[in-house]
Amino acid sequence: MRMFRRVRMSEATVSASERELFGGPLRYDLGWAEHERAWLDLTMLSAVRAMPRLVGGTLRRAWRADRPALVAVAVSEVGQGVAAAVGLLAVNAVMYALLGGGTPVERLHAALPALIIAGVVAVVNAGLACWSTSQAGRLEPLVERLATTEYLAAAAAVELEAIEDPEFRRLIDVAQYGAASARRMIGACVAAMNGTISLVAAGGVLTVLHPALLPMLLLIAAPRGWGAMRVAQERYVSVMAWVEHLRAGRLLGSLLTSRTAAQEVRIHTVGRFLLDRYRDMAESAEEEQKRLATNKALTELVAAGMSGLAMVCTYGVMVWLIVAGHMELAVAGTAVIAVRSGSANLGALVMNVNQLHEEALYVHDHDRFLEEAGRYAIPEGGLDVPDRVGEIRMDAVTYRYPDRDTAALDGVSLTIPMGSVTAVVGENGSGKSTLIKVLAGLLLPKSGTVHWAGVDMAGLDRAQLFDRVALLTQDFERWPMTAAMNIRIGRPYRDASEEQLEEELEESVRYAGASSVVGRLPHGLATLLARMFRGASEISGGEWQKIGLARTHFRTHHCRADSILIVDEPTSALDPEAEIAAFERIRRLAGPRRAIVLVTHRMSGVRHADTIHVLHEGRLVEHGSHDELIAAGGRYASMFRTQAAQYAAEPERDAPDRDQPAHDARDRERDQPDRDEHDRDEPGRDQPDRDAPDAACGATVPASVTPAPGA
Ligand SMILES: Nc1ncnc2c1ncn2[C@@H]1O[C@H](COP(=O)(O)OP(=O)(O)OP(=O)(O)O)[C@@H](O)[C@H]1O
Repeated sequence: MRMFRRVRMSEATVSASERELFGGPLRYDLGWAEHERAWLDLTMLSAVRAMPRLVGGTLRRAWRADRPALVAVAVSEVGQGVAAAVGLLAVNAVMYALLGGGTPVERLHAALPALIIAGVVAVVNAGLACWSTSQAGRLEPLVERLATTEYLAAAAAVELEAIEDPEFRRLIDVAQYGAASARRMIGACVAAMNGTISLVAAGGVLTVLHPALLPMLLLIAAPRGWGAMRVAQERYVSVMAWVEHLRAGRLLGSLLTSRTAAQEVRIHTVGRFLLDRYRDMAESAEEEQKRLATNKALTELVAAGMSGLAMVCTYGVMVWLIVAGHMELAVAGTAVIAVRSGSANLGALVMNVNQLHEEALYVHDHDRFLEEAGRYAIPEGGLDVPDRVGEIRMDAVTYRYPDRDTAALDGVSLTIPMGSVTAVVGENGSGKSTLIKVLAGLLLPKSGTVHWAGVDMAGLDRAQLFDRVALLTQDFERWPMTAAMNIRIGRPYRDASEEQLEEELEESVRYAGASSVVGRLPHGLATLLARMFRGASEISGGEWQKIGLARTHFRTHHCRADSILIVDEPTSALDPEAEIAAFERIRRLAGPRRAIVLVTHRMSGVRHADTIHVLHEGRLVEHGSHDELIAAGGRYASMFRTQAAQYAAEPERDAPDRDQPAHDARDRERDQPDRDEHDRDEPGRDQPDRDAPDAACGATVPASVTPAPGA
């Protein structure tokens, strides 16, 4: 039966357009379907059974967020419950007095004290409600922030492998809704507490008035509870079943308005095509909304009918009790009020419990994520990375991505001495990027070892290790921040005065040949580089790469200890002249205490490397200097010749020596890399030792920035 429901549900979620565009429901989002199994548990009984655990979890989080506020909410809620009971009893006393013997004035006199009490209680109740609302309002954002920080800190502290694992990525996505739910759970908890206390008060008063009235109260409220639960259940199942469809529709909407897709949307008429699909998907979703609304109306009608019937029965019983002399008229008056407020309380309580249960599903995802993230967290502590590393050695390193059968790196062994420039080349997918991730300590080998100064990287303090690595990849982050911050972020905790920092940034800009780029920006380094903000500027891909190079310089420049600079396709967006200059600049970052590893398809950029390693299908197939590899006539020589031939207009005539392609012009440029007139003041070979702290590459990240998940 469960299987049947599930299959039917997922079939219903795929509209023709979704199938056409995405081949079915978006697989990426299937994490949502995790909740499918939960809907069956969404019964009144299981919701009530799970209540103590849910409320306990919420209270614990609230306790950590703001204890005084939590205590204040609890006190005011209990106070309101007591006030409600006292109020009802006061009303009862008023009824007695009004319906008792004596003249109207005497009766009013008799009712006056109870009336005053009822008035005071009402005022106290309103004050308490106000206090509770303000304290809960204070608590809610704190709880949300706490949960959000837990989530973000845990996500930022996991191994890269987890981030690249689709299963874990899915969990990251699903868990992001937990923080808002944790916030809403506070409100739902307060409301449920309020409902429970008020109900107990009304029930207690009713029992005192006449024991038969309590079951009648339950009879009135039960159909409403059933109705609310059924409507919520249906809505929940529908949301879960349709969520992928909904997201697919939103995705289409965002593609139509996105900046990156704007050109194809117009030129390829993708706009109209997607808009049609969007409309089609929206129509199917509207059908579901209509179905839900109809079912809701019917359910509520049935519940109201049943509740009304129970109400008639209750009043019937009361009439019978009065006629039979088992109940006084005054008591009956109070009972009517108590029944009405009690049944309303019970109905609200059922809905609150229901909401709590619904929100708890998302909070549960959040907690599950924290647990998983803790398992994948980069270990803290370990052996100190020595100041002098000497060399980094990879021994028979094999790495396989979790969702792949074949190894991306297969038994790779190589040595990278400090002061050297090492190049890694190979065709697409040969394992170059994987190799640098392993070298940088971002991925841990499945077998084999990486030694820093003879110590296995696995045992080293990873924070210290990262501090010795500078990484510039082709898809380096273009932070939506100012140009200055985009450079400074290479070492965000660099401890320096404003003036010193400014000087250092200027130096990095000059080094990267980015002076002209910054010069053209409306506010220089203070210009915001993020199109999504008003008044911000955008720069080209090549200009960004120069900013990236400046960031790398900023990161490496103040490192006195042995370190490694890894650059992966740093020049892909640069024009030929800028590319030659960039390679030269990168080479000049080499120093006795720094090793450079360069990954690129531009063969002209690697020929001056001390050692070139050639990767093929994850294996190291050749290594040596450019001349040695050319002489060997293997894979490298063939790659080099193929690329060189592209540059020669007439290869036979212009390139008599095929091993020495027509790179003369580039070589000339290499000898004078500072042709950019704005960049003439570029410093000579990098001086990493100046003003630098002794044992590390700069200020390390304070421990508080990357707290352990769940901390
Ligand atoms: N995150 C990942 N998950 C699964 N497989 C991956 C992942 N990243 C890379 N791979 C696979 O590992 C192999 C090596 O990829 P890698 O990115 O290291 O190659 P590359 O030499 O850097 O390629 P390119 O020159 O195209 O950048 C490829 O088969 C690739 O499909």
